[in-house]
Amino acid sequence: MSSETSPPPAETESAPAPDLASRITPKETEAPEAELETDMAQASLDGGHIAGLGGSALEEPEFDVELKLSDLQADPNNPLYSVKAFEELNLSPEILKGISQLNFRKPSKIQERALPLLLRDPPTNLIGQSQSGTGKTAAFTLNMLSRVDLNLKRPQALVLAPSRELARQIMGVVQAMGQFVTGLRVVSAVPDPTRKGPLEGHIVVGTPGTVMDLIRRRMLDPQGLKVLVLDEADNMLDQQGMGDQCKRVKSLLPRDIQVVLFSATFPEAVEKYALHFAPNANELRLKHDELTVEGIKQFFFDCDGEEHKYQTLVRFYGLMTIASSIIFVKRRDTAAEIERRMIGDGHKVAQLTGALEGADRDKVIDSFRTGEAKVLITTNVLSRGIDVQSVSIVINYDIPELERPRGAPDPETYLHRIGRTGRFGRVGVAINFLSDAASFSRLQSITSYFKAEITPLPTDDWDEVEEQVKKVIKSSRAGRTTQEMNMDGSAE
Ligand SMILES: Nc1ncnc2c1ncn2[C@@H]1O[C@H](COP(=O)(O)OP(=O)(O)OP(=O)(O)O)[C@@H](O)[C@H]1O
Repeated sequence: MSSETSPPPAETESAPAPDLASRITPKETEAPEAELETDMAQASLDGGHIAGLGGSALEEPEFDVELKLSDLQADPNNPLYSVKAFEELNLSPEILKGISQLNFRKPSKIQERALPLLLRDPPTNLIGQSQSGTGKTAAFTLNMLSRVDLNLKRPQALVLAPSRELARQIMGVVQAMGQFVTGLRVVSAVPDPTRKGPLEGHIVVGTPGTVMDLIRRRMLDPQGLKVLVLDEADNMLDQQGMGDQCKRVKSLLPRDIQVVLFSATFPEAVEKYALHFAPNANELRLKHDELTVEGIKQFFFDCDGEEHKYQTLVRFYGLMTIASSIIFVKRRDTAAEIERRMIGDGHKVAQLTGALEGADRDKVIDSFRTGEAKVLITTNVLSRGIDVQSVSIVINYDIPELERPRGAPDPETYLHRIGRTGRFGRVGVAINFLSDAASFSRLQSITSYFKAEITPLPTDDWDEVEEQVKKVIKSSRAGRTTQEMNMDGSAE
């Protein structure tokens, strides 16, 4: 099965998305069942602005850089801000030990707000939105770890993710956070031709097609499931994408299951499906102009056609020594072609698309995570969720566009793609490559939708390009906060 993501439903330039926060009233439910009465309460997330994390912060001496994450977490306007400690969130000592082992000092805003709603009994559904790289995975993972009963030897929590790579990554996070929970078993449900026998584990993480298949073949017992999480939920519920598969999976699960939906984006067209899928959910939502991560500086190159675009790309890579970077293209054949040409031009690059076999995909992503491969060329298959902290540059070689209406701008995919850098308070650079009027207007409508600032880079003054980019990422070290993670979420 190919787990390549498909774009969310159309949003056109002429129909600007309405202000999400004004339409959604956050609520908390006290009801014993998801379908029952709700009690209105304020639970919305504030917008996130990374104060003091512009390029200028990077000019500061190293000891100032070292203070950065704790500064960000002390700023009420920042998505990483919290008032509580993990110790105040009602987690078991084993789970707290896992958190501390990962070097997480304080929860982020989404973690602090989502966890009390998720952990409340009787369980209630949740729709949670927060900017890319703000720790949604830990939020739903801590809920699952808290809810599984290790005495019961059957699957109790299921996470569905849109790609094999993301499912493997989430599994790695659950294992890392649950490393002190004695006896915990986490299993993956992604295509695996070597799989024999039923899936035996407390927590299952997989892609919807494979999960469906395993349930049908009675290799996955759904009857003991208490929690269902859809990561990248807007993408998963998209009717042009995996919406039907997810609905079918849910129809096979216990009716009173706690449904948890997380994403950085919830476009209007998917919203009614989300509410239908997670009835009476508590909601933590953001406005679309609060979604951009300010640590990510956005640029564009205005090129003269496709060949100039490629020449600009290789010129750029000739200029910069970059920690790790991802180049997003629209089509699989473009990914293969650019890989071939860049290798021919002396660059070390790898590509990953849905055209590869599962085992080969695993090899490529693993070598990217370890830093062995530093430049990854890919399609939208990796646009969401992938967390590799060393990524300091994201390139949109093709500006994201929708399938329907064909060629319309795709702001959600744009946001997810650029969100592969600038994770959890880090800084990063997103560079868009334009080749014609259509790509120009697509980018323009995306940036105005998010009210994002975007800066042109010259294609004929490489000193200037270098200076502009280095202002943001002075070195690979500058892209990091000192709260070095000893986990990269990889599935090893
Ligand atoms: N409380 C915390 N303290 C420090 N680091 C954290 C904390 N929570 C999460 N992180 C780290 O932040 C990074 C981003 O987290 P995560 O991948 O869960 O983001 P996300 O919100 O799911 O992003 P996306 O929308 O792109 O999927 C990870 O490397 C994770 O280890």
